[in-house]
Amino acid sequence: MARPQILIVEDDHDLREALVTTLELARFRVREAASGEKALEELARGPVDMVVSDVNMPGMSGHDLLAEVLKKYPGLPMMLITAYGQISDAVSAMQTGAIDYLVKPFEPQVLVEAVDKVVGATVSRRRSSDDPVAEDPISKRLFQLAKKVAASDSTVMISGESGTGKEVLARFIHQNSSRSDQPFVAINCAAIPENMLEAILFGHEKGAFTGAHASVPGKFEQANGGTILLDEISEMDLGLQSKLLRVLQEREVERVGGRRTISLDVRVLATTNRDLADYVREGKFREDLYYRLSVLPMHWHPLRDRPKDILPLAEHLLRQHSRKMKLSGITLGANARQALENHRWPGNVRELDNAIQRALVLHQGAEIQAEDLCLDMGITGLGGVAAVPAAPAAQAGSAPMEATASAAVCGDTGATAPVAAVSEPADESASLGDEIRRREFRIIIDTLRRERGRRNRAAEQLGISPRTLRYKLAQMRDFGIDLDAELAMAV
Ligand SMILES: Nc1ncnc2c1ncn2[C@@H]1O[C@H](COP(=O)(O)OP(=O)(O)OP(=O)(O)O)[C@@H](O)[C@H]1O
Repeated sequence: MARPQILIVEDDHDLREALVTTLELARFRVREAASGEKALEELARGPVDMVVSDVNMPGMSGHDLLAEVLKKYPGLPMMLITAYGQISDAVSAMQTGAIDYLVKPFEPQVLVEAVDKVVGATVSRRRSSDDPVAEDPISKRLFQLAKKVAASDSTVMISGESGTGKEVLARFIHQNSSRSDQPFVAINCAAIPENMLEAILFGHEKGAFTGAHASVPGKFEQANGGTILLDEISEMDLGLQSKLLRVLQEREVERVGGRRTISLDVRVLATTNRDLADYVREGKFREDLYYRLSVLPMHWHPLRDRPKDILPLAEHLLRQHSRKMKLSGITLGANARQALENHRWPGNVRELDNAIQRALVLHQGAEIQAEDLCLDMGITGLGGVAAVPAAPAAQAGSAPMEATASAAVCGDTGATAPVAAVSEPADESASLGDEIRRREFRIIIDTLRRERGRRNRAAEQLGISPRTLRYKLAQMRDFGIDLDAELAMAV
């Protein structure tokens, strides 16, 4: 298996050289570009496994490049490197599709670990501080089972609501298996346009279709020897399901437009946030594939059903994100802890993760208060829920933000909050993005209410495919919107 290839995008020559050398020493293959524009040229020349890009570059910024990469190369992971003062932007970028971010300056090992976590090339294991949190008896039982499951080579189907931790569990299984030194390759079947998913999974030969300028191995080939995670498998169309079934039965793959068969030794894990048995009954998912994938089914309960996990997870995420944002000594105040325990968590751990990141941007002093978490806002507060706004990052000991800042950036536009005074945008495009997203979400909710929850009809009304609607609804759940509650309200 070829070593993963990383594209470094950095305009500063010395820093670029340092990044390239660091990754080469860690046995990655590296290509480089001095600007966003050059990076796109480089990508057109041939595929890479991951892009690591600076944010602040003359011309095309890292954010602009991210938007292009998401459009042209869906599924290609991209990590941003940001300066301390722009952390809130980087956090927002994570919510629009960046896989991770690093804050300058960082130790070489931090870069290697962050890249390794995504492309899984080296033998370095994740540090124990990154081990999953499991304090509630329900979660403890699940991880005990996962350890046993890891020892076998069976296919595992992990089900659970969006954001419960299905990918975390899948990585845990891989890391505790005999394949842990081999690649772990994850692919989100819902995030890739239908017409590209086959080529991304199975690879393609040069000239297989318009724009196929070079032969590219698929995710199955990249995972050879290791584990592949087929995330949100329910979103795969029936035609591709048949091809996947054949690959699983025959343990070999043929690239699109190719004739050669390539033998595979890949363990397959899959996740779903739907009831796949229902999908089978409705004829949306092949029964034979369902049984082949569900050899060992595992289920993550929603976060609200495992309350003993909430605070340990919050503390864990606080440590993790503080480290990343180079903050120290930030703790959760008593009212924040209470608010975390009382919340319903429709978006599960991902919502908690977002709330903690948001609070780390908004808090004043060393203690996070309940209002910094911006919980309980529903659809009316989407501005703050949708993305961490481009407010200056407040650090313990640094100048406090205005007293009303949290309320304003959380989306509370009530009369008491002088929004204009504090929301004078540091970056107008970011607040425009928030506003557009808030409106989009509101239109989707209104249409679904009018159509009494019938998604196909709503998608038709909205002029988008049912698949795109599903993707947007999943995104809304991740932002903490309780769709059931929203849809239960009368128009
Ligand atoms: N037990 C856990 N310990 C630590 N972090 C966790 C745990 N569970 C979830 N997380 C964090 O919560 C976020 C969501 O987790 P993950 O991506 O695994 O959820 P998911 O169920 O796969 O989501 P989706 O259905 O949207 O794909 C991630 O940032 C992850 O690191």
